[in-house]
Amino acid sequence: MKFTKYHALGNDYIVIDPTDLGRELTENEIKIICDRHYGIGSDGILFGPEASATSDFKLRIFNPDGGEAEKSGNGLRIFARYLWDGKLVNDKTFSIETKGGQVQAKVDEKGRSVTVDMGKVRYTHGNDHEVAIQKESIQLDDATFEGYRASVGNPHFVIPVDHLNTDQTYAYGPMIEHEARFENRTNVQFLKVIDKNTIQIEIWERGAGYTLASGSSSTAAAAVAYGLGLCEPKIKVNMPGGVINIRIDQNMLATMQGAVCKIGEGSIAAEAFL
Ligand SMILES: N[C@@H](CCC[C@H](N)C(=O)O)C(=O)O
Repeated sequence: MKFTKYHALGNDYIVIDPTDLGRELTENEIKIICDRHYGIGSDGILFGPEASATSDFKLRIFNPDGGEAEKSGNGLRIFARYLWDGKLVNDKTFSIETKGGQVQAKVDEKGRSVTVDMGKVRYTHGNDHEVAIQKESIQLDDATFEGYRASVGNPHFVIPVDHLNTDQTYAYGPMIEHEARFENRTNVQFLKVIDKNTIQIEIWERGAGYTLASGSSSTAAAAVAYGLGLCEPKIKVNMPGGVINIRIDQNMLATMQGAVCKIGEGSIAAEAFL
């Protein structure tokens, strides 16, 4: 099975081209490919390009647990770079269909920087359009967290804190991801506001666990900081893996820019799946 691997600030993805594979991936294959011991290892799989009736390309995104995500910011930026590497796009803007809506993407700086218009950020996990930002309290066995829902197609729960702590992310991220109120589970971000144009986040991704960076998490956390009046529309998001730049317009449409790096390509032996 042919693959190409990239990372966006340490958030690593494997691209599998459906044309090369000639069929769907099974859940077991997804889990093995993403496994860091039994497979290649990644925070997810980008299955594309597929033909789209509405956009230039279609992308499907899989988490390492075998589930399908509606959207991935870094996944989209990496996929845009993959298309650019394959000369399927140039330096002009193009569109990509995802389960979580259509986005526009543009590759710059000889492939090293990719900008994606992520679509509208909403302060809900549902389909209702105009929902005001709303505080929710989550009571766990030994801790209580107050946070805010946001969605850019995939669900996020953003928790403002005074201090970030990686141990806290590992300890409570999975509990909040699986908290009963979240019908489709949730991605989790702990958010520290640094100043009006800078935030820092720790991320626990649905179906993937602790990650060094996340594009949709950056967008959701920036939108919550903005919605609470703590930040201006142009926000630099610091994560353990690096920085993503987010801009939110007056209609809550978010644009995300950051670095992408190609790691390499190869093929996975059939016996890895036995
Ligand atoms: N790394 C991603 C998010 C990937 C999808 C996420 N795990 C989910 O299930 O929604 C990003 O950069 O946005």
